[in-house]
Amino acid sequence: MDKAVSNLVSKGMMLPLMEAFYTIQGEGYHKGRAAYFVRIGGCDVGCHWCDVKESWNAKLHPPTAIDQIAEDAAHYSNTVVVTGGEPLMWDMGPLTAAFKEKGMQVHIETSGAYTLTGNWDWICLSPKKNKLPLEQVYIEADELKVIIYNRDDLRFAEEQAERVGPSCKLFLQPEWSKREKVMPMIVDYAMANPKWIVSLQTHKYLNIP
Ligand SMILES: C[S@@+](CC[C@H](N)C(=O)[O-])C[C@H]1O[C@@H](n2cnc3c(N)ncnc32)[C@H](O)[C@@H]1O
Ligand SMILES: Nc1nc2[nH]cc(C(=O)O)c2c(=O)[nH]1
Ligand code: SF4
Ligand SMILES: [Mg+2]
Repeated sequence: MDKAVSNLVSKGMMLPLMEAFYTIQGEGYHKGRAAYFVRIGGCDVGCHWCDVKESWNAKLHPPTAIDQIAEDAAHYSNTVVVTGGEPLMWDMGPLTAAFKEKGMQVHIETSGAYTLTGNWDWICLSPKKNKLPLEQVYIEADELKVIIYNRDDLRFAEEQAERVGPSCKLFLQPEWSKREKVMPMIVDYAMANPKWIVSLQTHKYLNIP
């Protein structure tokens, strides 16, 4: 990569952009709400069931100017969801400032494994056992969304719930390939422990991005 470009990327003025699309937030608290999604490349958390492994290698995704990303987003929606990949691998300060300048509501989907940068209206924290969130992200999270692949993930979910603030919403979301197996377990668990809310990847049922 050009030295000037890699310098801009290191400052968060350009970011490896995998894709951007206008859709319906399929998951969690804002499920059903129209939003523009910005998927930033790069992730080293390594979830074996990750549904966007193509995002992992940042080098495959073109460094894109944040002003361009924000301008495109504002044409579609007042709400933007920044996801990845793991967006917090990059400095999110300039990108979120560009969205805020346009008066947008700015949400993030994150594993919380990297320093929290940026100015967010909504933080969805989806913690992963193999690279746990940093303390600051637990404190700031508006929503905790734990992916359930097997029974031990329910134990992990309780452990993670103890680390977030008192107003943080709590979600259990089936891992997609295991949904038939884990859904009954999640349903029973949410009925016995009603602080937990079931989250489905509704966009996959709707066949939308
Ligand atoms: C692809 S990740 C990108 C953002 C960030 N790296 C993270 O993990 O939160 C977006 C959301 O999809 C969830 N997810 C990824 N693969 C999934 C799968 N196979 N089944 C259910 N949820 C999944 C993640 O846990 C996260 O909440
Ligand atoms: N519709 C839709 N909703 C989503 N919520 C979180 C997503 C993500 O990949 O971060 C996602 C996604 O990829 N599509
Ligand atoms: S942290 Fe997110 S993007 Fe990274 S591997 Fe896990 S689910 Fe995929
Ligand atoms: Mg997704």
